[in-house]
Amino acid sequence: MKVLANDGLDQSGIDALTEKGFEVITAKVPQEFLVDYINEHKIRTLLVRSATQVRKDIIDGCPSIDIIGRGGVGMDNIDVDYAREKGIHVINTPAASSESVAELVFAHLFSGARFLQDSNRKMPLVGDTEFAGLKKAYTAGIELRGKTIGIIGMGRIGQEVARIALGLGMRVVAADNNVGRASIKVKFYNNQFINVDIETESLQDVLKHSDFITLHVPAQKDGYMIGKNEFEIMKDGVAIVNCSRGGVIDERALIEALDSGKVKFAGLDVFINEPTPSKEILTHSKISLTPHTGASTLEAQDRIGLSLAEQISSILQIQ
Ligand SMILES: O=C(O)[C@H](O)COP(=O)(O)O
Repeated sequence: MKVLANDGLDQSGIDALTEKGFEVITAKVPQEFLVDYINEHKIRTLLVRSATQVRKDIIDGCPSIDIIGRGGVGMDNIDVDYAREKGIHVINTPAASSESVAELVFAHLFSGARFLQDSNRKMPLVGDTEFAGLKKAYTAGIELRGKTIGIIGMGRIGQEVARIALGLGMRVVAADNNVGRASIKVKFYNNQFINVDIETESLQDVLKHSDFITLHVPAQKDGYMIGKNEFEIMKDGVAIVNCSRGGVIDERALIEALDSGKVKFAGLDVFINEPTPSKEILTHSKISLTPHTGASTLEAQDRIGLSLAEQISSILQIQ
């Protein structure tokens, strides 16, 4: 049984599948050749991350496919309902990468709070005489401890962000249309833990009261969730991080808010145009950037590989 992992698969997944008798192919087949490749190699399971698009053309054109697996959370690159209507199993790994995404949120927050994105760009270019000037430019750093973080979307990742924020001594406020109260267990290295209940509030209240805002919502179908009006409601000097999906924030409105000083800094892992974000976004001194790497840690990919292998074996009833 052949598995095509078109956006790659961690060795943990390759080993677990190979052990069960699968042949795992990790060729990166360009989108336009995918239908032919799948048919020619009689692929039964197609695994993707977010790059490969699994639309109707693939689903209709490849009758050999039994399973479509998303190594990750968001399935906006897959026509999930259509595939399921056709009797194809569609799976993902919703729990495997929460910690990694949440840690990246804080990487962006600490980066922006201390101007790392700007100093990383400028320091290699300055001479001795400009060093002091640069140091002066970075004197207004801020601490996270004691500040309020607003988490929009209290699913697994949002809750993981809350866990870290509570550990750092931050106040947590949250908005979520589906979660009324989240019970967050913060576990310490010595296995002691505390439980903190967080009641969600309206989006407006969270925008109004947060020093830092982080977004953990799916791709938006009906326009931007955060645009000009939402930036206006926020505190002056707020910071915002988006490690969810491009298009949740209106990038034009974000640039304006950064330029006016309304927003102190932003951290972006996702963009309206991937893989080619706008030059304005890429070169802005107040934006910390990562190329959609929220789930790209050794640990998350290991868990993703194992989870996919387990689910595939269970669907196909292979012991
Ligand atoms: O939805 C996800 O799991 C993340 O956006 C990660 O996407 P990736 O697997 O393409 O890195």
